[in-house]
Amino acid sequence: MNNILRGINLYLIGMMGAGKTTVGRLLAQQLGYRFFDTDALIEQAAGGQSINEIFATAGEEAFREIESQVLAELSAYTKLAISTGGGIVLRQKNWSYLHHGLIVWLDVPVELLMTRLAEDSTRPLLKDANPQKKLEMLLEQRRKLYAQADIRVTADASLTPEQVAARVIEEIPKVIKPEVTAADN
Ligand SMILES: Nc1ncnc2c1ncn2[C@@H]1O[C@H](COP(=O)(O)OP(=O)(O)O)[C@@H](O)[C@H]1O
Ligand SMILES: O=C(O)C1=C[C@@H](OP(=O)(O)O)[C@@H](O)[C@H](O)C1
Ligand SMILES: [Mg+2]
Repeated sequence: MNNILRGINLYLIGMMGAGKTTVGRLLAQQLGYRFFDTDALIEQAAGGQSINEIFATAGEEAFREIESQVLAELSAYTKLAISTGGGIVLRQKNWSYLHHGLIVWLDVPVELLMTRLAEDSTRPLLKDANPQKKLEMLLEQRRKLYAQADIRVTADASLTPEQVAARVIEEIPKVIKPEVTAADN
């Protein structure tokens, strides 16, 4: 697989709760890549404030600005599996960085996202009277953007994070041509 991937970064995109953080870590282990999560780096850059605190004190625009900076910095490196936050796709500028690598969309139905996030209080955008409707609305706004990924893996409730990671790995050779070596000519 590393022969095929040749150090190209993997960027996981998709909705909150899709499993980007969980599956990204597994992919890094399996590929011998380093793992980074943009949200964790944003929290570090904000002096250890949580995502909730950053949204509450600085606001979403300030969060998006740090998110773009973190993504730009990561994209200077190779051999990384990068789990992004669900809203990374919103800024056009971020796409120039995402396209440094292979973009993987974890596509998960809203009902399943809801079950996974029902007890979660770490997503400021879901502090809403009707979180399911909010997720539906966000997906509506973002679906076309997520669909620009190189690889789409659709995951239902039957797939474990390990199985989702395996699906991603299966898809990689379909979108990357193996290197043509001198011996092949
Ligand atoms: N394939 C899966 N099956 C069951 N639970 C999952 C799966 N993927 C992620 N989860 C759980 O769903 C929640 C959200 O996952 P997370 O990786 O944080 O998603 P994201 O980073 O896309 O928001 C976590 O509690 C995680 O353990
Ligand atoms: O969808 C979004 O706009 C967001 C998703 C979150 O990350 P996850 O997708 O990892 O939950 C986090 O970046 C922030 O709460 C905003
Ligand atoms: Mg995450």
